[in-house]
Amino acid sequence: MSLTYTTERQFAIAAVRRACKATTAVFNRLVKNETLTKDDKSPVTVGDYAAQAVISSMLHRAFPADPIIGEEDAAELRAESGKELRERIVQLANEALIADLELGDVEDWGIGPRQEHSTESLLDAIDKGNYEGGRDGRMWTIDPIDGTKGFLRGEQYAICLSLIENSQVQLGVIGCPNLPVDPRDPSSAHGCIFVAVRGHGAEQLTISGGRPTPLAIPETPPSELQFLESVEAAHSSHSLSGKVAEILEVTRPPIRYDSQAKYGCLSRGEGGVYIRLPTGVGYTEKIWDHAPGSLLVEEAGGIITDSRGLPLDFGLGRTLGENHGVVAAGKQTHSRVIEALRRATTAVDEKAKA
Ligand SMILES: Nc1ncnc2c1ncn2[C@@H]1O[C@H](COP(=O)(O)O)[C@@H](OP(=O)(O)O)[C@H]1O
Ligand SMILES: [Mg+2]
Ligand SMILES: [Mg+2]
Ligand SMILES: [Mg+2]
Repeated sequence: MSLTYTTERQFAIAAVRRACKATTAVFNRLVKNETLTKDDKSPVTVGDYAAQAVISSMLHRAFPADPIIGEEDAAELRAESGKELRERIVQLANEALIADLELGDVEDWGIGPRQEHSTESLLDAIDKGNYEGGRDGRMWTIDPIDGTKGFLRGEQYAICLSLIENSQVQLGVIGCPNLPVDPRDPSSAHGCIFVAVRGHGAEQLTISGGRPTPLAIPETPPSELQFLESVEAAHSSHSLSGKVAEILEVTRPPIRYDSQAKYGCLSRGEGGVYIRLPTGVGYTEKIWDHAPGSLLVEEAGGIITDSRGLPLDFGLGRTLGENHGVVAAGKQTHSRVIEALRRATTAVDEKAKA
């Protein structure tokens, strides 16, 4: 029987919940009230840095020997010109860290009312995310705000944490503060946490950690499929996914959400397919954008591969290597989509040759 990762699971849920407090505070104070304009990139940066500071400093206390692959680093904050931003982040991260202990929290993780962190220790925590990754050993990935564009628009975004051992994702937690708990009722309470442990299934919790609901991807007939894809056309080719949809005779429109909320939705039965297709040469997918979501899909009974049908490799370092996109779905749908993609790309290649 595979390991249950009980402590790591409890920790990861607690860390993601605290980080959600920080990003929600950033949104309510800075973005919603337009204290900073939406063109200003600082609200994103404040949220990203504060959330990474929260998770990374908790990780450092809980599992001091584990390396961390985090999206952000503190170079900009350490510069003289970063003083104002730095002070804001320290305040926001500390507010989230010193909030009262809740169910599942452990004071030794550096949280609770008596745990104010110094500026230096928070900057160091952010920079602990600089691990280069690789094939062997145990490591965590942090995407402190995934879907920053969605965060700014007040739409979907996610706080993502995973534990990888010897290139295999073992634990994934994704916090989605703006996602309705009930997919059939958009007016239901917002805020979900998705949790998966390899060999032990996937579940959805409320943002306060309650109401665990097991997740399974149903087989969806083509007439009911809806592609889950990026809002941003720069992140995934909408035109190629449109061709694939045509081949599969999918008539329903795509569901476009930012962030790994898409993986959560797929795992609870929405849409039936996650599709992400490269928009050009040069971009390499980052492991923190897919590690927790990939395990969630697998533990909900689905398959996740690149667009050729090959497994994603989390042992190559901070990226997934050469970009062949991502396709995730229930087993039957997955093979249909890969076949349709092969036909769509062959047609594109032949047109280019003609
Ligand atoms: N050209 C590109 N192709 C694919 N993904 C890209 C990209 N440029 C940025 N991204 C990634 O897309 C993520 C968001 O995915 P999605 O479009 O599904 O919401 C971003 O995460 P961050 O928002 O954490 O930076 C970023 O890492
Ligand atoms: Mg991301
Ligand atoms: Mg991010
Ligand atoms: Mg980013």
